[in-house]
Amino acid sequence: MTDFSFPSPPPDDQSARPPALALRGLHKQFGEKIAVAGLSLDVPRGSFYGIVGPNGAGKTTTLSMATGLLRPDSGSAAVLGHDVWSDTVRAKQLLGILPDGVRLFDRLTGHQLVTYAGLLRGMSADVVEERSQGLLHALGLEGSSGKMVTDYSAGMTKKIALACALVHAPRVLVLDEPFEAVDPVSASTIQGILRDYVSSGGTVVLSSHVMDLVQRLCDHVAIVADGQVRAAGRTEEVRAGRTLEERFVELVGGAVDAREGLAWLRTSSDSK
Ligand SMILES: Nc1ncnc2c1ncn2[C@@H]1O[C@H](COP(=O)(O)OP(=O)(O)OP(=O)(O)O)[C@@H](O)[C@H]1O
Repeated sequence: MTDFSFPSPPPDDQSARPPALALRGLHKQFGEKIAVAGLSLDVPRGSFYGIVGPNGAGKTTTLSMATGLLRPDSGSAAVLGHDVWSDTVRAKQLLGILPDGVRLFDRLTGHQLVTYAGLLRGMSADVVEERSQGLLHALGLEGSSGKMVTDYSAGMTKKIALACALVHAPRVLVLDEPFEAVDPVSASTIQGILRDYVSSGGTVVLSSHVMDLVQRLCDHVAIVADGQVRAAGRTEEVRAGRTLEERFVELVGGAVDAREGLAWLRTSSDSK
C-alpha cells in the first residue's frame, strides 16, 4: 500500500496573493492638464484604505480609472488580480463602486433603484428583496424607500447609492467621498457598516477630505497631490508621529503662504 496523503493547501500568505487593488503607472491627461501622472499604488486585501489630497489632486480621476469608469492614457488597474480592462466582467463582479457626482436613475424610487442594481448583477429576486430591505433599514431609508430618488436630499442620495454598491456583496468597495453631505448619525452608521465589512474580509478604499475621519477609520492611507502619490502605507507610518492633517499640510504645503494675499480681509470693517 502506498503512503498517500493529499497535499496541504498553500499557506495563506498575503504576499503570494494579488492585492485588492493594484494600480500601475496610471496616467490621464485632459487637454493640457495632467490629472494623474504615473500613479502606482497597492491596496492590501482586507485593508481600510483612505486616499486624501487637495482639491484637483487627481483622486476622482484615479478612482475612476481604478474601477473601469475611465480609460487611462497608460498604465493598468487590477482588482484581486483581474485586470479592469482585459478581464472586465470578473473585475466588476468583485467591485462595488460609489462614484463621485453619481448619476442615478432618479425617477425610480429608492427601493426600485436598489432592486434594479441587484437584478442587474444577476441576483435572484428573493435575495435582492431581502438584501435591499436590510440595506434600506440599516441606512435609515426605510421611510423614504417609496419616494423617487430625485426627491432625495444630497445625503440620502449618497446613502441610496451606497446601498446599490453593497447589494451584491462585493469583495472590494471603492467609495469616492462617501461621507460628503451625510449627517453625523448616518455617517456613524455607514462607518459601522464599513467596519463590519472589513472585519469580515472585505476591502474598502475611500477618498475623503476629512483628515480626522481618515485617521480614525483607515488602517492605510495615501496622500496624493498633483496626480502622484506623496506618501502611502500604514496610517501610523505615514503620520510619522504627527496628526494626519499636519503630515498632509507638510507634504502638500502652501497653507500659510496662500493666505498672505488676503491681508486686506483682516482690516477693520469700517475702513475704506
Ligand atoms: N473630464 C475632465 N475634463 C477636464 N479636466 C478634468 C476632467 N476631470 C478632471 N479634470 C481635471 O483633472 C484634475 C484632477 O481632478 P479630480 O477630479 O481627479 O481631482 P480630485 O482630487 O478628485 O479633486 P476634488 O478633491 O476637488 O474632488 C483637476 O485639475 C480637474 O480640473
